Amino acid sequence: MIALDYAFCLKAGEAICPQENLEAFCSALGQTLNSLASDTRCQILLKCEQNSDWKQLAEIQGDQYELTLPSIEVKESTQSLLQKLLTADDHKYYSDQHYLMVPLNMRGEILGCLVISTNEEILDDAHAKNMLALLISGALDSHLQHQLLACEQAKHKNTEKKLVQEVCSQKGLLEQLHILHKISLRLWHAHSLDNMLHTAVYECIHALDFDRMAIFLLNSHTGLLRGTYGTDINGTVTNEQWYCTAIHEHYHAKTTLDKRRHITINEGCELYHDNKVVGTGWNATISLWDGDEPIGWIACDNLLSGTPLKSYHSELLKLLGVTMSQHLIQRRAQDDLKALNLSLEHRVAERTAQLEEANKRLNQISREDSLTQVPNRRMLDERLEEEWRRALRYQTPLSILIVDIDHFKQYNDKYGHALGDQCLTQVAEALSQVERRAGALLARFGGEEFVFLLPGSNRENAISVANRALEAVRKLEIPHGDSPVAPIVTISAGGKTTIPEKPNNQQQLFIDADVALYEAKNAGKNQAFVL
Ligand SMILES: Nc1nc2c(ncn2[C@@H]2O[C@H](COP(=O)(O)OP(=O)(O)OP(=O)(O)O)[C@@H](O)[C@H]2O)c(=O)[nH]1
Repeated sequence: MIALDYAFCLKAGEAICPQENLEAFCSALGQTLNSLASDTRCQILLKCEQNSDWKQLAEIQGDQYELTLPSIEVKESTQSLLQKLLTADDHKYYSDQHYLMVPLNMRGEILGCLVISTNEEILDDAHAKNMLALLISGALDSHLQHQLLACEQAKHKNTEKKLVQEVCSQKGLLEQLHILHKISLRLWHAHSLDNMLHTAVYECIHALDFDRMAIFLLNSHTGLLRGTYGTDINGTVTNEQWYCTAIHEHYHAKTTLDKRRHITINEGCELYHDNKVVGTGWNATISLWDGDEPIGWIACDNLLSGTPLKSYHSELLKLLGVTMSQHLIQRRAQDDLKALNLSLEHRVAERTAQLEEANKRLNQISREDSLTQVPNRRMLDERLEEEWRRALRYQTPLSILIVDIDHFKQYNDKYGHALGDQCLTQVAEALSQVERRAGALLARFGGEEFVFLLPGSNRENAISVANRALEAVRKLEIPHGDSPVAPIVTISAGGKTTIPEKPNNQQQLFIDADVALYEAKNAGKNQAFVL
């Protein structure tokens, strides 16, 4: 028989009270019960807060105990006994021949129940039961409070640790973003795309939280991925423009493209350089986009220092991708504009040159005789005006010679107009070779008449030119069967030399030269006369 009396309670109380640990508490209770009766079984049950189910917290048999919270359901028969306990008037305890159920009250509420089952008769000592319930409730309450406190403290510590980590991470990210912003400003000032890519790799590996970086650009027409700048295994920036691969051969690029993901990060993977494994660590591939169109990739890793991947890396690398994308888009637009401007400038220059050439030609044509290709009267008038002014200013001599083919009407009549044209062309060519001094000009004056303009030329020189002209035409030996002068085509020349005394009086020069020509014709043609 269990003497569940005051003495038992004292003994149990001694065992229980100093214990805060549930296991020690169970052990002490088991030993106490075992010392009273060997087949005693004891359960500590707890009532669920959510529903009215009961769960077993611990089972004690002899000096053995087992903590079973929270999985073990309480048998249905026990559940109904417990229900009786709850509905009992005094809520204090329930007992029958083999069970003693002592409610565990805590702060006025039934929190659990101690169930002692034995084959022995349990003495019905109300005072002892109450005392036992009080002791166990107190111990359990203290234990639970202690556990709760420990749990809360652990939670608090955990939260505090997380908070510190979060603050550190945020601080790290802020610092890195600040650096990224500075790098971005430097990229704006790059003088070319190539310079920008080099600057990006150099600045990022020196200032951001990773060791190596490489930038690849995609040619959307060929689908090929080309290297730009990267980092070797010593952390030196290298030119990797030789690198070219198809997208499908580039695993990371393909992954980001297929999944339209901006970034992939792999930890504990093999790290490569020049297609060879050079270590292990984390690496990341960040895709660069122009809207929906992929334009390139950035790869980075921690090969050199092994710096662990931080919680902010993903955010930092994403922003690096966005920053680089913006710079590439802007740079490409600038380069396209530059190329367009260059091509426009080139086309404008080409057109201008064509126009100048056309104008030059037009100018030439408008001042050239179409049949003989020597300067025409318009050109002669312009040049004579210029030379008249110069001769007037410097008071230098100026001569003109009017040359006329003798009996050209007869020539036309005999040989026809076409041969007449041919004769005119031959004569013009021969005359144009006669005087090569600077400023001298031979022009077709009209019909079968030509004029020599001879700036700086005195009368003697004019006579010399006239005689040479006569000789040059004779030398052509163009047959002229109907000429009473000679059997060949001949010319007559009349000239005038003057030093101008007043402006715009060049017309007088022609009048005088014409008089001289008339003299030459009158004197029998094939000769020259200079006034
Ligand atoms: N084939 C050809 N004949 C021309 C051209 N221009 C003028 N003539 C001819 O040149 C001839 C000039 O004749 P005239 O003024 O009578 O002079 P000429 O017969 O040379 O007699 P003189 O001057 O006194 O020796 C005319 O028959 C014109 O038709 C031309 O461009 N081509």
